[in-house]
Amino acid sequence: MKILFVAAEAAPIAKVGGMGDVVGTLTPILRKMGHDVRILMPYYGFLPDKLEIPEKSVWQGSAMFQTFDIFETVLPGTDVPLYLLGHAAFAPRRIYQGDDEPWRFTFFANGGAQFALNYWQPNVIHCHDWHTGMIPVWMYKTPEIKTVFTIHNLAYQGPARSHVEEMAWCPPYMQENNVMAGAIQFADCVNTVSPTYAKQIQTPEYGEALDALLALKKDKIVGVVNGIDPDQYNPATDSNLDQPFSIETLDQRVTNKIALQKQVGLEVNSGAFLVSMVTRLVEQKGLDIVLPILEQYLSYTGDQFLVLGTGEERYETQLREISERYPGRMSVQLLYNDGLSRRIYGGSDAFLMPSRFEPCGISQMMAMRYGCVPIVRHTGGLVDTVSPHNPIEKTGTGYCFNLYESLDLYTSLIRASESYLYRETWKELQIRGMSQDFSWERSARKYIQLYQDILSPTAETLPSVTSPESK
Ligand SMILES: Nc1ncnc2c1ncn2[C@@H]1O[C@H](COP(=O)(O)OP(=O)(O)O[C@H]2O[C@H](CO)[C@@H](O)[C@H](O)[C@H]2O)[C@@H](O)[C@H]1O
Repeated sequence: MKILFVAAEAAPIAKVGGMGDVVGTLTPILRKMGHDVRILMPYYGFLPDKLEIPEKSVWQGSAMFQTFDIFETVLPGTDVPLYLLGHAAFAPRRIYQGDDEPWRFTFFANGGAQFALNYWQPNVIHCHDWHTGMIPVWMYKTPEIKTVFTIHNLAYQGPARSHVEEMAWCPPYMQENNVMAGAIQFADCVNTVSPTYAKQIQTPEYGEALDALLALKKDKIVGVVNGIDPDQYNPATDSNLDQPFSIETLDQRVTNKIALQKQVGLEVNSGAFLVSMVTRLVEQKGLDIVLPILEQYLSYTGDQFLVLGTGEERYETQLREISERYPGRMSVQLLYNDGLSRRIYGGSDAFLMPSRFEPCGISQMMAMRYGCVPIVRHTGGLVDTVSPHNPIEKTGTGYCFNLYESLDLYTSLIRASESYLYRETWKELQIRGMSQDFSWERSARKYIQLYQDILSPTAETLPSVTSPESK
């Protein structure tokens, strides 16, 4: 099959969060499985620092009364052909943010549709999040090209239909009120990145006002859990760690904890329970239930707390203020740094992920792979990837709480902190986490099945798209 991934991010060269991980990791695996998979991404201003890009474009197209250039290169470390859509709108050294976001990504999606129609025609366009959400709408009348739309973040839904109409051609059959809704209506298949979240978004609590539409389209909505690349994220070979380790040499892991404490300005104390977060500092990630109890937690225990992240100013400010009151006990690193994130996974005792909602979550899998025990709110993909620790039956991989409330979170933190004193049990818990199979192969096979289903639908798998006009 010929599959074109169209996305705003692709790790390792353009990544803000988990969507970049998925695009950068799933594509080489699908190629290994024998499919011609390629990526189309914007040509951001910072990309020449990260990879070789030929000066000459391979194709020139036009969209929304603008011309754009397509440059062809390869995603570093893989054999995946990478096409970069070059236009002045993407020249700034940023992926997101800026008032022009609705325009530049609508333009990118339009360019993507033109690219697939006129330059490299795939069997399936695999679109990611609202930035590419108009592609399924525009491709609806092109039955030879099918579309899969993956929801990584339902909360960001893109411009309203009326706004799209001012910028681009908006087909009369698109009746939904924004780009995300249009994509859900017209993609041949919609998937989220875990089975639990796929069900949750069909309810008012998690549907971000699209639950009714999602419930209506439930026959074409599936959940495919994300994975991580076990070779790329391997504590035994990761050069970011001071002391690489494996299950067999887990006792050596403490060297990384000490090095991490030194690096981020925490008291060097191998016995202190060190809880970390690596996250985008946004509402989704549960800062609203962490901040109210953080001071009590630090004053009632001798534990340490570390945050690596960037995002909303209100969270950055509050975290910084609390950390100033707890020097040596709490450290806040307001930056994006892949190497440091791995040192945190490889050196902290526990990884906190109290998400309000979580489509899948990749960080908790990375944490487990590196022997860092997750403490999670049991929602979405965190249900599918972390199981509650039961010290008597010796099962489970982490600490889980259910309510999106500070008190429930606090109880979990204290339970984890106290359990840490029982080192042998803790070590068993770490080993169970490290032994989980989070590799992409199983999920990649599910994606292949999903592409095949929409290319040759049987009565059972036929997408139940209903629209005023038939295809
Ligand atoms: N400051 C920082 N420095 C270094 N690295 C940082 C960082 N902040 C975040 N990261 C990294 O970004 C990634 C975060 O991925 P997640 O899947 O956990 O969440 P995200 O909400 O971004 O993804 C969304 O898309 C993914 C992919 O589908 C879903 O798993 C998820 O549920 C959904 O919210 C991890 O690789 C993490 O290490």
